[in-house]
Amino acid sequence: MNREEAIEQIKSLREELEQYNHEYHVLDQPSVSDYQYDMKMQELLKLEEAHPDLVTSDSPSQRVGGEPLDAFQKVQHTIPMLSLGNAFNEEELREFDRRVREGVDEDVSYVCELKIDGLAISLRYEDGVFTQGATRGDGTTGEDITQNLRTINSIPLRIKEEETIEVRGEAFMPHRSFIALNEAREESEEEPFANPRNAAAGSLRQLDPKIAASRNLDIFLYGVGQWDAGELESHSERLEYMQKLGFKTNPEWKKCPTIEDVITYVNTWTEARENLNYEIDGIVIKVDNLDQQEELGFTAKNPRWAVAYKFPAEEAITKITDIELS
Ligand SMILES: NC(=O)c1cnc(OC2CCCC2)nc1N
Repeated sequence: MNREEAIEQIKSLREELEQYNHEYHVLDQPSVSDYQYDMKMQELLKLEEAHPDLVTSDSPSQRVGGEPLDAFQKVQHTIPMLSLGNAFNEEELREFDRRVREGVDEDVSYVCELKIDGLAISLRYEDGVFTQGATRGDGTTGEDITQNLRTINSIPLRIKEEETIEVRGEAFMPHRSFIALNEAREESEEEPFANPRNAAAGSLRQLDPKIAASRNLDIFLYGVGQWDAGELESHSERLEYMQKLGFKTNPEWKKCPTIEDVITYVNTWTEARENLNYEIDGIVIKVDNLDQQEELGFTAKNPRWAVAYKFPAEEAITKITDIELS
């Protein structure tokens, strides 16, 4: 095979592997077997080995990066990563609704999302290529954990448009990965992790990306940071657009026009959360219209246009260990 043919073959293998990866890890609808995927990956690895100058950072072969880091670099978030104010009961949700309606004179509609109990992260893409990923940190300064985030298969190394965009979401450890990890740690007489959130945080703070890669982490994206081209009008449109770009968004988000709809959604998921294969610690309620979000603005710490309803604390750990691994 001459160089021109190799360039073409590498390009087509990458597109094929990216599609298979998206189907398996983002859509959970694989169209080929693991064996077929592995064969294609072997073909790509062989071609890249023969033509090392053709390897680029967005190649599907480049997920598990280089050598362990000595330390993480600091990252300044262009747009602060805010924390949410809390509501602990129905009355506080209605109070939130009253305050919102006082702040905007026209009608308000909400979006409800499951509050994933993981680690808040920010992903930066330049001309459609994943260039940097960081922890929330203190909201203004986070840690650059790009190498570790690249190992999360549901994070695309390249998105479907050549957008320069920053998206925010929650990295987490699914229950199955958590139970398997703690079993392995007990085998090797290491301290088990108390909960999936600590396990996810501990995994992403590993300086060796090979360890992070072994932890089977996942992610749901739920917001945007810096995005100059953004001209959508609502948060729900943003979620739909992010999904179109190839990002994994949580399938359970829902438009809830009134606070009654919000309360119904909260009550539904207070019960149904035990059927999920990941931890949630509440529900996030957001004003859907972006102009109204802007009008409402922020307090010193939190947005006035969003609130986190927190589930009553429970023995979450017993819930997880009760799961029968089918
Ligand atoms: N843990 C979650 O699932 C989650 C956290 N935060 C947000 O939105 C915040 C972010 C900044 C203002 C609203 N949404 C979520 N779904």
